[in-house]
Amino acid sequence: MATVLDDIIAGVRVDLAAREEATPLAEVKERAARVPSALECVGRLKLEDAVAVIAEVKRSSPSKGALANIADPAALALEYEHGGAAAISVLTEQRRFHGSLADLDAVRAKVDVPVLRKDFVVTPYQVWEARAHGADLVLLIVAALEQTVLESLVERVHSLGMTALVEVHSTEEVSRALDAGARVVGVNARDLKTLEVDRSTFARVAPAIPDDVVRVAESGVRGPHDVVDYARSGADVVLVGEALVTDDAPRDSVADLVAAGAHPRCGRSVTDRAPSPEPFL
Ligand SMILES: O=C(O)c1ccccc1NCC(=O)[C@H](O)[C@H](O)COP(=O)(O)O
Repeated sequence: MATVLDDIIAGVRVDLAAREEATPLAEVKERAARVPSALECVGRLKLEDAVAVIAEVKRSSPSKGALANIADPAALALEYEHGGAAAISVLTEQRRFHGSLADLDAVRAKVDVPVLRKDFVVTPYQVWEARAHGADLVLLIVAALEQTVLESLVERVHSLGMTALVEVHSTEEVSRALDAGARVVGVNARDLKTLEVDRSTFARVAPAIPDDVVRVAESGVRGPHDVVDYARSGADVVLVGEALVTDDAPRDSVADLVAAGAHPRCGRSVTDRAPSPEPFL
């Protein structure tokens, strides 16, 4: 039986075929050659003693439907940046998330921090597109890709100067991500088959990610307490969408998440994961 992820990717492939028809790869490559080089990301995401926040521009989702009417994604991204976000994630998938490459262009033109193309990337064409539209990071989902394809896409992302954020859901997928050359690994708490969020996934999977790799906790952050929990489980980065796009004061909310991640009691360590008896706030 087809999963939600299979359905999403089927739609992505149809839309991709239309874009490939309209804009041949050679043109995309020409555009990619004209945009400024991608920003270095690993150092910006793996901070000495704080958790970095990637703030997401997300209009809609398969799990929740419409989330926010984001008329000006660049303005929202700038609020995130002013709140202290280390990077901005832009969902470019159209059918289920109502995003676009135009959103990526708008955000890229407005902010100075790295920008992630968050989509269901299955071909090199989409990686070239990401670069042509100014992305610094590209999401690659292990569960969506055969190992040889994953390896070639990671290699393509890195060869274009960008950084692959390789998404996993299990320790087995961590091995695949590392074998493919990932330097940034995201553990998504949202099961892409059932869409259920289980925040404990990160604590189970993160110990399989080596210290020199950036560990990203994706999905399910409701507020500062979740940042602290993810930090205690060893997260270097949290990626937050819904909680920020549904908030009236996204700049302040990002600042609160950043402050929570900088809190000395976070005690980030994958080997020291016992929950603290003290409440955070
Ligand atoms: O958000 C969904 O419903 C979803 C469904 C299927 C595939 C991917 C999905 N989301 C992409 C993401 O990974 C999240 O947008 C991101 O991690 C932020 O999550 P959240 O803070 O829970 O909005």
